[in-house]
Amino acid sequence: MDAITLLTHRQSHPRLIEPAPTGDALENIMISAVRAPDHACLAPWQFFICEGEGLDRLGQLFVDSAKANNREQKDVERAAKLPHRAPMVIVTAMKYTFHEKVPRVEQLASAACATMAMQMAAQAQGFNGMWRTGSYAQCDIVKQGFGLAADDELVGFLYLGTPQTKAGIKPARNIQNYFSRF
Ligand SMILES: Cc1cc2nc3c(=O)[nH]c(=O)nc-3n(C[C@H](O)[C@H](O)[C@H](O)COP(=O)(O)O)c2cc1C
Repeated sequence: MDAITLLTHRQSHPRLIEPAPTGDALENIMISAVRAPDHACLAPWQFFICEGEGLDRLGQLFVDSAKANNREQKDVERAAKLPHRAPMVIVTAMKYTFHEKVPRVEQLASAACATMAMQMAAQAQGFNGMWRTGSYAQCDIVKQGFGLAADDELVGFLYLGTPQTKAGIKPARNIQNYFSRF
């Protein structure tokens, strides 16, 4: 798939099954992430690849978070299963570093670009994904589970795998609504 076709037609896929990207395909995803635009070369990110027991560990963090936040029992039970909606989840963390010229928002933007780059690299190689967050991404228990500091941020849980079904084609947005000459 050429780059323009990918960028103009990309869409996420929530139903993801085995196989997850491995070998060169996974390495391309990782290389794409660290190729993200990055003001002052801070590399303000860290990525955690979860598969198998890693997905169980991620689920346990969600369970701990749900319990600590007094969520209903059904939410606690669901929490353990959430990461297993795909064979792989790559967690993107923004690791904040103070820099005079690079405010926090730019470091967050860089980590977000890296996450999209990974999803695009996956899709370009016949896989797909779904970028998810939810309340668990904002929870200190989950952040601490990845060794993050208070200033760091969980930017996303990128679910990756092979699309289970052929996705319906999403209608294109009207570009005139979002662009104007200035
Ligand atoms: C930062 C961020 C967080 C997101 N979190 C969720 C989420 O928790 N759950 C969800 O269903 N979609 C979430 N989405 C949206 C999906 O990843 C996806 O973009 C959306 O369903 C639209 O589909 P599309 O990517 O095919 O346009 C999030 C997107 C972004 C950029």
